[in-house]
Amino acid sequence: MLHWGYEEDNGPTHWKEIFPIADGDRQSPIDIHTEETKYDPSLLPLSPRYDPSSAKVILNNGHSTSVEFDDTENKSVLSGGPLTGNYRLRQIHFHWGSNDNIGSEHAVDGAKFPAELHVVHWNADKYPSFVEAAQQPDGLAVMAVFLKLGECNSQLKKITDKLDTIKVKGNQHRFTNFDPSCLLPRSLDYWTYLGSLTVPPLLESVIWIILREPISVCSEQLAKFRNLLCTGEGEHAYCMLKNFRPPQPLRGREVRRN
Ligand SMILES: C[C@H](CNC(=O)c1ccc(S(N)(=O)=O)cc1)Cn1ccc2ccccc21
Ligand SMILES: [Zn+2]
Repeated sequence: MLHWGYEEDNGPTHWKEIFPIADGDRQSPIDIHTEETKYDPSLLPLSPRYDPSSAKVILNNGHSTSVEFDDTENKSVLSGGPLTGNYRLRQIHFHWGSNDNIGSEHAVDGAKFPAELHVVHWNADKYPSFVEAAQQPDGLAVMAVFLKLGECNSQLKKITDKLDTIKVKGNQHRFTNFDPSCLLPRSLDYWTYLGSLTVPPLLESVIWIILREPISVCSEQLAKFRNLLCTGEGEHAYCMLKNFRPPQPLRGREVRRN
C-alpha cells in the first residue's frame, strides 16, 4: 500500500497492514446502540471556551479539510464533561461520503449521517505537545457533531465558501476570527467512550464526546466538500469524494451519557 487513503486499494480494510493497531481493542469510530448506553450522574456539563482569534488557517491536508488553531497557550479550551482539567483546542475537520446517505464515522443505532465534524483537543495540563499527548491514553479529547441533511447551515457557510481557495492538497489560506462554538447545536448533551484516532496512525488516545443533537447541512454544501482534491499540484487530480472509516468492534467498552 503506497499511502493510506479511502480507495479500494488503500482504504480502511488495508490500514492494518501498516498500522496493526487498526485491530486494537479501543478503535474508533463505533456504532452507538442507544439502548445500551449507561446514564452516569457523575458526568459534568461540557464547557467549551474558545477565543475566535485562536483560528489561524484553513487547510487541505489531502484527506480532509481542517481549520488549525494556535495551541501555544490555553486560549481556547474544552473542560467539563468526562474530562479532567483543560484540553486545548488544536483543529477542527470534517468527514463526509460520496452521497448524502453516508459520510459520518460514528453511527447511531446503525444510522449514518451525511457528515461529521470533529473538534480536536489535547491534554496540555499533562503533556508538553500534541504529538506527545496523541500517544497517551488520556491525551486527546475529540468532540463529534453529526451533520444532518436539511437547511443550508449559515455558520458552516464560512467554511464551505472558502473551500475553492484550498482545492489542492497542501493548499492553506488565512482563516481567523472564527469561534467553532458557532457550529455546535443548542444542546451539548453527549455520549462518551474511550477510543482512537479514526485515521492512521489510529492511536488509542482519544476520549470521544459525541453530541446527541445534530446540526444541519444542505446538499449544495456537502457537494463543495467533495470538490476538494486529495492530490497535489501537478498530480493527476482525484476528488476527495469520501473520507470516513466504518464503525469498529466495541470490544466490551462502555458508552456513557450525561
Ligand atoms: C496524529 C497526528 C496527525 N493526526 C491528527 O492530528 C488527527 C487528529 C484527529 C483525528 S480524528 N478523525 O480521530 O478526530 C485524526 C487524526 C500527528 N502524527 C502523525 C503520526 C504520528 C505518530 C505519533 C504521534 C503523532 C503523530
Ligand atoms: Zn476526524
